[in-house]
Amino acid sequence: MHSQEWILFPRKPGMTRDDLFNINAGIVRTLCEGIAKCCPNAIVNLISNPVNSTVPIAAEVFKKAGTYNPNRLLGVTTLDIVRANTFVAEVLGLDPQEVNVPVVGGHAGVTILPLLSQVKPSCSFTSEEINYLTDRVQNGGTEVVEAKAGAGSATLSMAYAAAKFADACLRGLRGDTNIVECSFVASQVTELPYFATKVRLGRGGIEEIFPLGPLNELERAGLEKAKKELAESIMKGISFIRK
Ligand SMILES: NC(=O)c1ccc[n+]([C@@H]2O[C@H](COP(=O)([O-])OP(=O)(O)OC[C@H]3O[C@@H](n4cnc5c(N)ncnc54)[C@H](O)[C@@H]3O)[C@@H](O)[C@H]2O)c1
Ligand SMILES: O=C(O)C[C@H](O)C(=O)O
Repeated sequence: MHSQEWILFPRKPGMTRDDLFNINAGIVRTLCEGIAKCCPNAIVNLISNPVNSTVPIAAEVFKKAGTYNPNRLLGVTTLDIVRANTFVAEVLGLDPQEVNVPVVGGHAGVTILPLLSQVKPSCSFTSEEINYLTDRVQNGGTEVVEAKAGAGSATLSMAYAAAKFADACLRGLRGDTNIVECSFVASQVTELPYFATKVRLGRGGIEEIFPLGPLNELERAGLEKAKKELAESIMKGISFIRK
């Protein structure tokens, strides 16, 4: 067995998702070169971390190969929404299936921005609840990494989120209407080239990218923090291929 086949690329306690960049960037590049050659029209759901950099890496590889279609490249952030729905439902005493929390930005720390002012069904939270929920959603992955104590990161919930997102893409492809999920995609919603917001999925992949909607003061401050970190992670991914 070659050494690279032993590479494990989820994180361990003390690591950030960005610490996976050096191992995973090259793997994602190689896999995307294969996609460009073998299935250039595929709708690519990219879940490998750091998603905030691997999606730009994939886009650059596809651009080089001449197969890039921004509507068919989607970073999977569904686990953040699954977590947000769960934690918010706990606070509200509801079933998570009845709750819908938009989570925008990206998929790491402060870039994970739950929009608690836009929760459906509409509700309000105390400032303690807002701090607790924001922190729990932003650090949900780290909570699991620490609990697994070296045995990797979230697996079952990741599989659930991946299946949920892939199913939504397939329903869109089939022509089902009103399939809306949050995803990290090429976007003009902010000044950044990639950003996660709600997108409508259809036969062509992404058919519509929704704006952020009204944000409160706290969310606007969270957005600024998120954009700062996202800009660096996106540029790191782009430079990895363009260097
Ligand atoms: N976006 C999310 O919500 C989310 C959630 C959980 C995990 N993740 C990420 O998903 C990735 C995988 O996590 P995991 O827990 O499944 O890891 P894992 O170690 O269980 O699985 C990794 C797999 O990649 C394979 N692999 C290793 N090197 C390879 C290479 N060079 N080419 C092709 N395949 C290779 C391994 O054989 C293994 O099957 C990590 O980057 C992790 O951070 C993302
Ligand atoms: O946190 C991780 O490293 C894995 C994944 O991104 C998660 O959110 O669980």
